[in-house]
Amino acid sequence: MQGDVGEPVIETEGLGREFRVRDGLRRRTVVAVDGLSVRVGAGEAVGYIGANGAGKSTTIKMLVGILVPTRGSVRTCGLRPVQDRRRLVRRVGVVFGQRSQLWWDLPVRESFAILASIHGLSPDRERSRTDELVERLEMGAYWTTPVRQLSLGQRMRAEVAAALLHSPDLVILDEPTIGLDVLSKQRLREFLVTERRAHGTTLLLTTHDMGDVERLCERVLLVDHGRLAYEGTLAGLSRTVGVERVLVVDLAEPGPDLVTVPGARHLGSEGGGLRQRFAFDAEVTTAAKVLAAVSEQVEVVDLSVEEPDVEDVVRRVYAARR
Ligand SMILES: Nc1ncnc2c1ncn2[C@@H]1O[C@H](COP(=O)(O)OP(=O)(O)OP(=O)(O)O)[C@@H](O)[C@H]1O
Repeated sequence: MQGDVGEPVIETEGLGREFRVRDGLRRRTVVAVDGLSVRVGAGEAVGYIGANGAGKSTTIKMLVGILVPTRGSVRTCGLRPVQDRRRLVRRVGVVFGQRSQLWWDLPVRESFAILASIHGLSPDRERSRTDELVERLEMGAYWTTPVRQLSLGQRMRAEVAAALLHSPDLVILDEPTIGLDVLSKQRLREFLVTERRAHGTTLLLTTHDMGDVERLCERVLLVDHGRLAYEGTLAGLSRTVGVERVLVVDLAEPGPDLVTVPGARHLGSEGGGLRQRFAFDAEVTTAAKVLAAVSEQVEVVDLSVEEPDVEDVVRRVYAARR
């Protein structure tokens, strides 16, 4: 396996987890993770992607000791997650996007005070780290607001800050940007990039948003039915399956479909041609070049670029394997 950068922070060998589930009157076995062998080195940022039900959350739960593997071995920060869970908690920060680790009825500030005490931070350390996180994640405006009154974007920033409060070696983020607007996503990504740069934090991230992977991860692990289906760079993954981006342009006037734009494929139009969509391969051309070619033919008044969806990439990889 890869992950040559420094000591492994995550190391699994033949890791597996099965569940016995009731299926009508019968019981059957679901293999959620099926012999996974991966290595993530210190300081790496790795995207852990796969379709719904591929086994990502189950893997994460085994990495942090919430679930016991049914086979294989796992070491996180050199520790055995289940047996050494108390020690591991000090070394790892986890955010499950769908679940909160903050106290719903308490002001954000109090949740942080509790977490600081759980992690045994000294008063000085608590103050300096909290100040740093409040400033960098712009939490000042809602620092004294009860968690239940926060917007999703505010809550996610607080969740990530809470996971990072004790400066863990490894941060695991499960869908940290799900449901966030563009600006909130961008802020969170920028923060994570800076945080990693400053502290050399290792990052494992699951997401359905290719933009997250692109901006935050150097390497991708893709799972299919609990097995590793791809391991390498995102560019390599895109090359393997030919991932396309989409440029959406709004024109000043409705017009015919622009089917002869060099480097782009016309995908369709709406509003009698007022909005047109073009697919292009980012390895071959750029959104700017496609836009320039479109602008030679018509007047463009607005535009956006759609990131490829992880689900789409995953589907293509799966299809290529079958
Ligand atoms: N506690 C459980 N009991 C029974 N089956 C489970 C349990 N947890 C997960 N599974 C099953 O294991 C498989 C993998 O689930 P898992 O949640 O790990 O996938 P995932 O990749 O995280 O999916 P998603 O992207 O939807 O979160 C699925 O078929 C799921 O139904």
